[in-house]
Amino acid sequence: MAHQAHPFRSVLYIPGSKERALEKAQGLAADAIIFDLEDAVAHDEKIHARDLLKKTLETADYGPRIRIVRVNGMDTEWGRDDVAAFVGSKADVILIPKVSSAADVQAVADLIPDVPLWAMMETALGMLNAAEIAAHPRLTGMVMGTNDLAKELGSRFRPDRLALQTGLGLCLLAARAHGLTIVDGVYNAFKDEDGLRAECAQGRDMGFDGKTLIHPAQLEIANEVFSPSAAEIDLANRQIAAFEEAERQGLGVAVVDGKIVENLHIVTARQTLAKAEAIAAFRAS
Ligand SMILES: CC(C)(COP(=O)(O)OP(=O)(O)OC[C@H]1O[C@@H](n2cnc3c(N)ncnc32)[C@H](O)[C@@H]1OP(=O)(O)O)[C@@H](O)C(=O)NCCC(=O)NCCSC(=O)C[C@H](O)C(=O)O
Ligand SMILES: [Mg+2]
Repeated sequence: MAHQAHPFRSVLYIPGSKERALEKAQGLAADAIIFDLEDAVAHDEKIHARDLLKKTLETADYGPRIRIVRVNGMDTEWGRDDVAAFVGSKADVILIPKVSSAADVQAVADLIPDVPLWAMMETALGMLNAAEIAAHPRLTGMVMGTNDLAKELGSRFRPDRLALQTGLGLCLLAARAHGLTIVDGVYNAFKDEDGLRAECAQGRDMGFDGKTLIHPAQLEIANEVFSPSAAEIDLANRQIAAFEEAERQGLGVAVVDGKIVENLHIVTARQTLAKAEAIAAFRAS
C-alpha cells in the first residue's frame, strides 16, 4: 500500500499477546501501530500471540492507522511461520527485526509478495550497511531500534544520545537517499514527559518522521512535536507568497523575516504544508 502521504508522528508498539491493549488501540491517537511478535512477547507466548494477532487483524477496526506487524527474525523458530501467517492479511507492512544486510530483507521478501517491508535498524552491522538496506526495492520504511543498538555498542543512556548519533545519522541519510519513511526509537521512561518531549524534539530536528512509542501516555507529545506548528505553517505560506512575488519581479531570491528565501526553501515550505494537510486528512478520516 502507498503510505507516503500518511503521517508517522506516533507509531505505537503493542505486544501481540496483550488482548486488552490490542482492543484499546482501536481508539488511540496513533498514526500507526506496530503489532509486536518479537521482543515484547515471551517465548512460550509466541504461538498464542501470532494466532491472537491474526484473528484481531481480521475482526478489529483500526481505522486509518497503518497496521505494521513486527515478526520474529528468520533465524528463530517462529520467523518464517510469522510471515506466512500474514500473507493476504490486513497487515499494511511487515517489519523485520535486526536487519543487518539487504539479504535479510530479501529473505522476507521471498516469503510474502506485495506487502511493503520495513526494517528495524538496530545492529552495528545494520548501521554500516544502511545504504544497501535502504536501496532494497521492497523496503519502504525504517525504524530505529535504539535499545538493541545501545546494547550492541555497549553505550550508556544519555539524554543527548551521543553514542547513538552516528547510527541515527547513517540511517537517516540512507532513508532519505532512497525516499523511505524513517521513525526514531523508543523512549523507555514512559512516565517522564519532559524527557520524552526533549527526545522527540531532537529526532524531529534531525529529520525523523516520528517516534516509536511504548505507552498510550506518550502519544500526545509525539503527535504535537512532530506536527508542523502554527508558526511554521504561517512562515511556509509567507515564504511561498514572497518567493512568488519575487519571481514575478524577475528575481530569484526573496527575504522573509530577515532571511533569504530561495527555490530550495520553497521545497521545504511546500513539504511543511503537505505534512500539515496529511495530518488534517488523517484526523478527518
Ligand atoms: C510498559 C508497559 C508494560 C506498561 O504496561 P501497564 O503497566 O499495563 O500500563 P498501564 O497500566 O499504565 O496501562 C494503562 C492502559 O493502557 C493500556 N496500554 C498499555 N500499554 C499499551 C500499549 N503499548 N498499547 C495500547 N494500550 C496500552 C493498558 O492496557 C491499560 O488499558 P486499560 O485497561 O484500559 O486501563 C506496556 O505499556 C507495554 O507493554 N508497552 C509495550 C512494550 C513493547 O511493546 N515493547 C517492545 C517494543 S520496544 C523495542 O523493542 C524497540 C526496539 O526493538 C529496540 O531495540 O529499541
Ligand atoms: Mg530491538
